[in-house]
Amino acid sequence: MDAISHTDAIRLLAVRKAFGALQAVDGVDLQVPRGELFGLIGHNGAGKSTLFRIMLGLATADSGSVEVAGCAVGGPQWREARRRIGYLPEQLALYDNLNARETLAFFARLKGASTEQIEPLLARVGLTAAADRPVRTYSKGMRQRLGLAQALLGSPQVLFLDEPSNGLDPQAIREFYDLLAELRAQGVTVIITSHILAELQQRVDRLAILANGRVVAQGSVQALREQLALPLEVALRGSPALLQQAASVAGAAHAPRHQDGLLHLRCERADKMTLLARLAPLAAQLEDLQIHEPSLEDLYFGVAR
Ligand SMILES: Nc1ncnc2c1ncn2[C@@H]1O[C@H](COP(=O)(O)OP(=O)(O)OP(=O)(O)O)[C@@H](O)[C@H]1O
Repeated sequence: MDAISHTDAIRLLAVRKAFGALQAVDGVDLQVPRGELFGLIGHNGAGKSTLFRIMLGLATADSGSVEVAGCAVGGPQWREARRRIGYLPEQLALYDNLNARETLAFFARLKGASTEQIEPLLARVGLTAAADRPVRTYSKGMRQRLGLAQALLGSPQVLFLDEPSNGLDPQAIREFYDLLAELRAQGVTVIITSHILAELQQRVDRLAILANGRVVAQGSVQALREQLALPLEVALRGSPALLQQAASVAGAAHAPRHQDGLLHLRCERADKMTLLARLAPLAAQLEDLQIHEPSLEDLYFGVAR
């Protein structure tokens, strides 16, 4: 049996891959439901690209099971399933003498995709005006947008994007994620790697943190916050005397720290309401109170060190 009828776009079970003595992927389980925007993060050499290559059938796992787009990777129906998958590698090789239109025509031929998509895709990534210029005259961000257009040829159901926002300016990053949100709304599953954690934090449905070839945490950002139980930070603004009073009300266990006119308190998630109740008598005199959840970067350093 090759065609698989569950609703996961990706299913990996106990996947392993070694390069000589190096265990690059070391027993990875991963399930990504259809239509999810899923982030894969990890340090340099954690195994992200290798895992991508295994899921794309470009590298073979030593053991474990790998299913993508409802098909066993490398199985008898894989060639057909591969057409439903788009890929933007970390470093896409482009022919500098071709222009954007010719580049997409080239990739469309390789992929067996219709060339009718070329003009709409150029418009979608904002390259219509530059489409006749050779790629060698493109900025890094323009090359990256052309790479994304190439990945979208054939209207893929599953899209693998390896560091796709690399080289994009803030405006282009925003447009890029808007485009991913549109694709996701159409039911496309997107797997994305990035080292810019703040960028992923607000945008992914779920993510996996990879360290030394292993998934060390997996879930939504909020679920990871709860699983990892990292402390929150409560920041208070008010007069110096009031902040002094708040620090002593909170007590040393909350590690009070004065910085930039604010009092910062560390607070275990389970103690949040108790701390707020203790501070409540001072509330009318406080100018501001903010509660900061741990960032994705905090979560990452909590597990991937
Ligand atoms: N073809 C190969 N031959 C030998 N070792 C390899 C090969 N490909 C990857 N590796 C090694 O496997 C490990 C995982 O590499 P991989 O490129 O998957 O990491 P990554 O998480 O994508 O890193 P980065 O964030 O730097 O892109 C690294 O130690 C790397 O040197």
